[in-house]
Amino acid sequence: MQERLRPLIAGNWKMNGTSAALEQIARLKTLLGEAGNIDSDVLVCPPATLLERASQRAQGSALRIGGQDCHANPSGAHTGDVSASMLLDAGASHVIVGHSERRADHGETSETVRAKAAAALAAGLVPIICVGETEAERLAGTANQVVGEQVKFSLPETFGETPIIVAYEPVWAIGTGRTPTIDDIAQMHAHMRQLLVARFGKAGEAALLLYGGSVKPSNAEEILRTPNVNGALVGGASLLADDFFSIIVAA
Ligand SMILES: O=C(CO)COP(=O)(O)O
Repeated sequence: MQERLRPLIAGNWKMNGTSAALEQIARLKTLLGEAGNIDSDVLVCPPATLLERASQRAQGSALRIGGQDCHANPSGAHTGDVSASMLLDAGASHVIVGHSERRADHGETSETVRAKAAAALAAGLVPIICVGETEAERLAGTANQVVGEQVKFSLPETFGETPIIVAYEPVWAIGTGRTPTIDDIAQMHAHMRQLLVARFGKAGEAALLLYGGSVKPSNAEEILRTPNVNGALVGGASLLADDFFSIIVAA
């Protein structure tokens, strides 16, 4: 395990993009090439239909490609699902698991998410494990407890040599243009760090804690400067390469 991992700026395209969107991958590759030294790792998670072509387009650059979800089983009778090894085979290095949209739309529990993260690790992918409270939970004052339990139950027992990556995405900040205060982000990330260090020791100290939810070129610098924020998981603002690149530069 490396002592210090580079920050990670990850884009989640969600269910957006057909072939034409591959131009954004090409544009991002150009921007990254022109910029030269970038201090962060950069990842784009396109829909599964674009994954293989996106990874071909990204070749020869530092840009990495990831999946948005994977099944907990390595193969079998799971119509419509994609396994971690299929993502790897298509060129992915990472996979998002436990996004709140999947927890809400597909009834995924933290136990499901943990199984998916374990499947990703077994296949050789780096899981990005998402957690975050709803607005009602924040208003009720239970955000710490909810996120603490998600962290506790969504993470596998061991990550081996693979970096631990947890993305804190308050559900109410996703796609709304609203973000927590910097103090609230700092507080939650410190809370998660404490839990990870208590459980994983040095690997917890080195874990990458990403913030996600309405990250934009205009707020990225301030958010990314917050203690214990080691990167961002960006939705809407990752769809256009130029916007996403502004966030990468802010990091
Ligand atoms: O859900 C997100 C990334 O996974 C965040 O989405 P937005 O950046 O569009 O708020």
